[in-house]
Amino acid sequence: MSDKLWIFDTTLRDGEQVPGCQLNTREKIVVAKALEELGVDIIEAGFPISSPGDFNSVLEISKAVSNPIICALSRAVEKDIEVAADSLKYAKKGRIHTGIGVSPYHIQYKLRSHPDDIVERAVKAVKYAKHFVEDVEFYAEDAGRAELDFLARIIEAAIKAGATVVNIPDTTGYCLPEQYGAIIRYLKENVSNIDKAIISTHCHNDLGMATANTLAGVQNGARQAELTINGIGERAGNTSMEEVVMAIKCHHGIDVHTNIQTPKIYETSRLISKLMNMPVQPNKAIVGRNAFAHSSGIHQDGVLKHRENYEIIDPKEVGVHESSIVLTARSGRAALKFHLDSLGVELEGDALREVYEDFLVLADSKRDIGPKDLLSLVGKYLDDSSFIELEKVSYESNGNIKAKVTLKVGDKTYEAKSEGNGPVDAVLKAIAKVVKPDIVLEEFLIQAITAGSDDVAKVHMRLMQGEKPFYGFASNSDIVLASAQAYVDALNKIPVKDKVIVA
Ligand SMILES: CC(=O)SCCNC(=O)CCNC(=O)[C@H](O)C(C)(C)COP(=O)(O)OP(=O)(O)OC[C@H]1O[C@@H](n2cnc3c(N)ncnc32)[C@H](O)[C@@H]1OP(=O)(O)O
Ligand SMILES: CC(C)C(=O)C(=O)O
Repeated sequence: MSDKLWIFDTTLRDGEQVPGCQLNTREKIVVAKALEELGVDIIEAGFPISSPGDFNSVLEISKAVSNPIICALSRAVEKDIEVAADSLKYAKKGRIHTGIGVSPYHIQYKLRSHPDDIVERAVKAVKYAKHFVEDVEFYAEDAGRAELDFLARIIEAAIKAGATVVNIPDTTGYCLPEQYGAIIRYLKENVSNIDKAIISTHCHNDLGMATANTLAGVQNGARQAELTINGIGERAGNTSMEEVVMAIKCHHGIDVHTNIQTPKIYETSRLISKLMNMPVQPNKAIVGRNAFAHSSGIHQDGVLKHRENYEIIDPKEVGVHESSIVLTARSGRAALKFHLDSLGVELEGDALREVYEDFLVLADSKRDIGPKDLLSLVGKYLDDSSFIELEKVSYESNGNIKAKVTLKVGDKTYEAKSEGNGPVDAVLKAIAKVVKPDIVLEEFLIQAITAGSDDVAKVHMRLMQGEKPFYGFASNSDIVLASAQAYVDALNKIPVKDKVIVA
């Protein structure tokens, strides 16, 4: 049986330090409950001395969540520790996380102190925290740049003082994987009481090494990993939970297991992104929009023949419904045929070759090839009676928000009106009165391309028809119009036979 790797989530503490990501207590409770569902072992809920709001969040999370250990951060300062302890008073299992800087930089320039004093303060802090809780984690801040013999000395002293977990942060994201792994190995070999505590990793991503360093730590004996959802965190971020968990799952050579319910990864990632206003970069491993999107012909053909040709993870394992095949000028006939089939146009041989040649000319001049483009290429083979064109969108907000849309479906024109709790809601509801393919809007992301108020909004939507996802994209300086266009784009991808047009 492999060892358990304790998953310590710090999205609500290190993640929340990111500018613009601050959450209120109610939102933090939503996140904490989602993390509990995901199966994390420890939730670092905040830094209670930092503000009354953060104190209150730790207090309320302790009441709302029962399975994970709730952890509160403090400096090696008595007042911090007292406040942390107070914030944990309702926690079923509470942990105080205290510590101090251990690198020459931190000792000399930040704490303006000397090594003997730092060891003394560390020991005092751990002992003081032990008055309040049994479970005390000690962090040796900036361990990644510390002198190894001093690091071993302070870790040994912290364990002797009662630390149950010793955290070895690469605070500045400086280490290479071999270096970080070697630090953990050194502690295993040179700290006489190391087996009395769990070694924890806490890596930052300044050089893009956070996941690799965390795994190197685990391979050398760490049994707790401090992680955040989507890798959010101070500066370039922390180690991303989804990457570590899936790397362990994919590689049996890393002989540990976690409690993480991986099919919940995607929805948790989206929840955090939405609440924290932090879009996930499209190429982000595991949870990025393109993580399971294939856009070049050789890959698309390979995936369509056998998914594992180009995917090491089944998207369902992380809660993504299925891979997507995106049409570009680099696509081949296999991908084109796949899309035409889904529009109900089944072409083979010469007919397919002929359409493919036209497709390439179009794709060279246009980035996104959507159903409308495909339908225009295959006009003569086609029943296009259910293709939707958005002709007009208008809305007013005199107290109630009312929207009106005009849609052309095939050669018929429809008008529909609806109210909603916002203009986007009202417009989408009006469209849904005309086209009713029994769908659920599951994901809706608006991103500004630059920061100005006159900026173009990029909308990405995911509609679900049963288990099947349909994606819609649009960009426009008018957010309401962009949303309506993305909705219609997704609706047009639903196969003709499954689309119901309500007259
Ligand atoms: C690596 C990490 O520590 S990650 C956590 C980072 N998160 C945060 O900093 C968010 C919460 N922080 C805060 O709200 C505030 O900084 C507080 C409440 C902790 C302290 O506020 P202030 O008393 O105004 O101090 P300020 O933030 O200006 O400076 C930090 C002080 O803590 C000291 N300090 C920093 N880390 C530690 C530590 N681990 N143990 C003891 N003292 C520390 C610094 O040396 C400095 O002391 P000085 O003023 O005597 O030079
Ligand atoms: C408080 C510690 C664990 C930290 O966040 C860091 O060193 O990066």
